[in-house]
Amino acid sequence: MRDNSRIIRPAGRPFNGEITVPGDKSISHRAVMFGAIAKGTTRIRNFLMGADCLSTIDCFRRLGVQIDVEAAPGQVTVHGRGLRGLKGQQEPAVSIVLDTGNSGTTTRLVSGILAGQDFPSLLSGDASLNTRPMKRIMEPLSQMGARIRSVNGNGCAPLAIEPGQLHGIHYTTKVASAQVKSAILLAGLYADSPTSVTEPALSRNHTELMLKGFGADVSSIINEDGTATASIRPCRELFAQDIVVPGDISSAAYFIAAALLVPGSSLLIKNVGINPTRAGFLSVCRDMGGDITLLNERQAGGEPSADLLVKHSSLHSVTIEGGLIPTLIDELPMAAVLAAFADGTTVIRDAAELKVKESDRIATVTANLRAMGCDVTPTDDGMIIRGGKSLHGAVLDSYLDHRIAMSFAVAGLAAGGETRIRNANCVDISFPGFYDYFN
Ligand SMILES: O=C(O)C1=C[C@@H](OP(=O)(O)O)[C@@H](O)[C@H](O)C1
Ligand SMILES: C=C(OP(=O)(O)O)C(=O)O
Repeated sequence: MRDNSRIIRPAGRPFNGEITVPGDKSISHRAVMFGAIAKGTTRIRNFLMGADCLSTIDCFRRLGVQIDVEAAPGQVTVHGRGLRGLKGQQEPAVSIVLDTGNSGTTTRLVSGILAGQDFPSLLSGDASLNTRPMKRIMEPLSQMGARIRSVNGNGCAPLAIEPGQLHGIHYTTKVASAQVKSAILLAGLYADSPTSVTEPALSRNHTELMLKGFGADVSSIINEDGTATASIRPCRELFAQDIVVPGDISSAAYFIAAALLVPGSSLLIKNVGINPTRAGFLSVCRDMGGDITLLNERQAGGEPSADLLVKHSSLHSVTIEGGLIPTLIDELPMAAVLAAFADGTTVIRDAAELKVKESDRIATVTANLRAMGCDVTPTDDGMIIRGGKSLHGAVLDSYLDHRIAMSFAVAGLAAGGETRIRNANCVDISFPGFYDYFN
């Protein structure tokens, strides 16, 4: 079997200079999805060619959409088929089978779209994806009139979706999840009356921003009690857009952390998306004492971006909780590693969602931090990290979770001795070429 381990050695020199990181995963997924169901040709620049986004392209190609991956890096052209132009199997009773790979975003958002089609479909992913909870979308979509069922009756994919007449609902979600919100809003495009979703705190709002650009009648408000409501009206058509995808702040997080941890570093990370619903990692790093300056702030398609100048800093502990959690949910493994190197005790709470990602990230972060000598206690909704002790290199596993592999590659830079990360290639899910950047 091919050795899929990576050895990480302590950084011998500072992280200096200028880099760009690949395009934002969430925005890349949405650009293809909305382009596919819009009228006209959507041109995407700086698309993320990560495995998850390629799963989205693959699904829509199977649904009859021509999608050209151009020779110029990151350029993708989507020849939209209109809101009601997706194609199922020729035999109307036979389901079209879509492979969503490792991608929760693909599975949940595409389910919202498929609920509104007049053909049956079956969505299934890899072993990890097929253990992730799907009741959270099945329940609201069913309330809207969708006929969606977990084939194995365990609330997970494979999901079978039959044609159904959709109507608008108001739905209150238990967790702040952009995937759940987006699945409902996308189904709402096909409903016969308006749909709205209230979530306990605002989750990433790329769907709302981009759908507006495509011509949908969508609005959102923050309520007085801190909950957030997004609403959408049924739609006759969406219209193609040109989308420029900003760099992914979730990918930038590894290099922000590396520059903060490695003495003497001064790193400029150019063109990073800083949408406030995604930028919690920046505020947490700054609260820890991290020296991060935003330069050249600008907007494209409603999405703000900036260049980030990050300098080595001595870090101290923080508490990460509440409404901040959805704004850095994917960066929490990296934040936990930073906390291990920071003075004092960091508490992460209100983050039970970590348990239902590509791995149980409370368990996998705890296991790897402990292997490196960190004193960490997992809790039901987060962890308590007693930082400030020097960590040592160790043999770690990614648990086939890209975020775990990358977070602990950074840990390996700042620890003493050699770190081996097993199953390291899973970084391709969101950051192809990640290790080349390190080298
Ligand atoms: O909508 C999205 O693009 C995403 C939403 C988040 O998931 P949840 O909606 O489950 O929180 C995040 O973890 C995932 O990486 C991408
Ligand atoms: C949770 C993630 O993605 P998804 O839910 O799309 O699989 C992630 O990228 O960290």
